[in-house]
Amino acid sequence: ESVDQVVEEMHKAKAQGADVVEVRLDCIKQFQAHQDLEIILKSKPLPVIIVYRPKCEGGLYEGDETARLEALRSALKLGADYVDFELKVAAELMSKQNKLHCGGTKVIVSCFLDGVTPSKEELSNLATHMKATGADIIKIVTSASNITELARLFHLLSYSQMPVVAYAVGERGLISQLLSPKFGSTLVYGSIEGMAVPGLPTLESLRKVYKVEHINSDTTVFGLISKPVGHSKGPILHNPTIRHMNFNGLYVPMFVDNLKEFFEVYSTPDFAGFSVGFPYKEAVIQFCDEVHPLAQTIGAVNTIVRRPSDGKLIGYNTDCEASVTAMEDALQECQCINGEKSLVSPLAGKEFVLVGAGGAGRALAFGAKTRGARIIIFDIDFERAKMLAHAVSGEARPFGDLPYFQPEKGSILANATPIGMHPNKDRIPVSEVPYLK
Ligand SMILES: O=C1C[C@@](O)(C(=O)O)C[C@@H](O)[C@@H]1O
Repeated sequence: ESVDQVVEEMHKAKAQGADVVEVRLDCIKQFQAHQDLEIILKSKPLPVIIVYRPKCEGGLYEGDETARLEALRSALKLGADYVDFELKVAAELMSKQNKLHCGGTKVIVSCFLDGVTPSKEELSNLATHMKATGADIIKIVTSASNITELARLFHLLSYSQMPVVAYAVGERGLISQLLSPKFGSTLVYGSIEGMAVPGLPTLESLRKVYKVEHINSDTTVFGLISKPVGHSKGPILHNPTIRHMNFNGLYVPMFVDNLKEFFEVYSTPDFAGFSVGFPYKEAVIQFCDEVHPLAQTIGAVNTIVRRPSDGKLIGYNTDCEASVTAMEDALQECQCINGEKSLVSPLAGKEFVLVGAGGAGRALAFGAKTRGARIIIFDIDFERAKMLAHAVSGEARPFGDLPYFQPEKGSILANATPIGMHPNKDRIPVSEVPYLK
């Protein structure tokens, strides 16, 4: 909001790993164009993009248009590395004075589109129109309402003959930003710590989790299909593992609204595999070409591999073994006698109270059954609880009875509901845990 703050934040951006920093003049209070720009450009620790967004283009500037353009011209004269002109203004300036440039400054011509991302053809026409302004770089930002729209932006990036930045903002648009270097984007925008910008990833996540500097056209993409998806720890788990294996791959959160449309659009070998999260673990089976027998028995898939030889999607269930062995390890640690582990599963004969009979719950129930546990199932949908209970020779109870349920000593409670998911991490499906008393 002040020039001093701009200077301070530019240094922070550099320390946090930015290559270039964007300065929004419209955010500076009592902005004095020439004087303030001189200070900013003299003290810049990094190349600077100067932006002065008017209200009608989503910025904060409400004043006179001549003064705004004068300020942008000053930025050009004072040697800003990049100046960002909105398409409308750029086109007008071009028609009047036949040039946007000054000195070595590069001009970014930008365009923000609300609503549905335009078709490939419309985007291509728009890019041609933007290029005609004499821009060095064109920047198109949309607000995607569906992850499938992003493929049009990837297409634009891949086929562009000039430097382009193209991405969609928001949870559904996130992968367009993370994957844009794969398709040739010139810049990836991230927000610096303490200054979250709605719709943008943090600079820290770009550098530390996704390491965007290593992404190139050969990068293989893996993703988590879920809705919501932002809560997942998958990216911070899988990306370091992929790098550790020296594999050129990336794991990204994919906010999916419609499975059918998703698989139709993301069908190339570049998208080599998927994790499947809430609420799609059961529904996704119909989109797999082959399903592993365990996943078939459970009726849920949480991992899909695109077979390189023929591109077919093969569905697996890793939840079952993973969750059951995790519980066994924890119980074994408590029960270890003289440092020796018993060969019998600590779940054998135990009362196993499962809350939630969806995709995750099904894997847990089948896993517990293979270890000889006695399974009791609660679900808000009693019919669903009964069906699963039948499949694992367990017992279904009405969800309303859960608060009154008297567990036996050593009983295990498994929560396979979305209750307790981010942001309400403290919540559990029972009002209090009598087991702990
Ligand atoms: O249940 C989970 C968690 C998960 O959905 C996630 O949110 O990261 C990913 C799934 O593959 C896994 O089975």
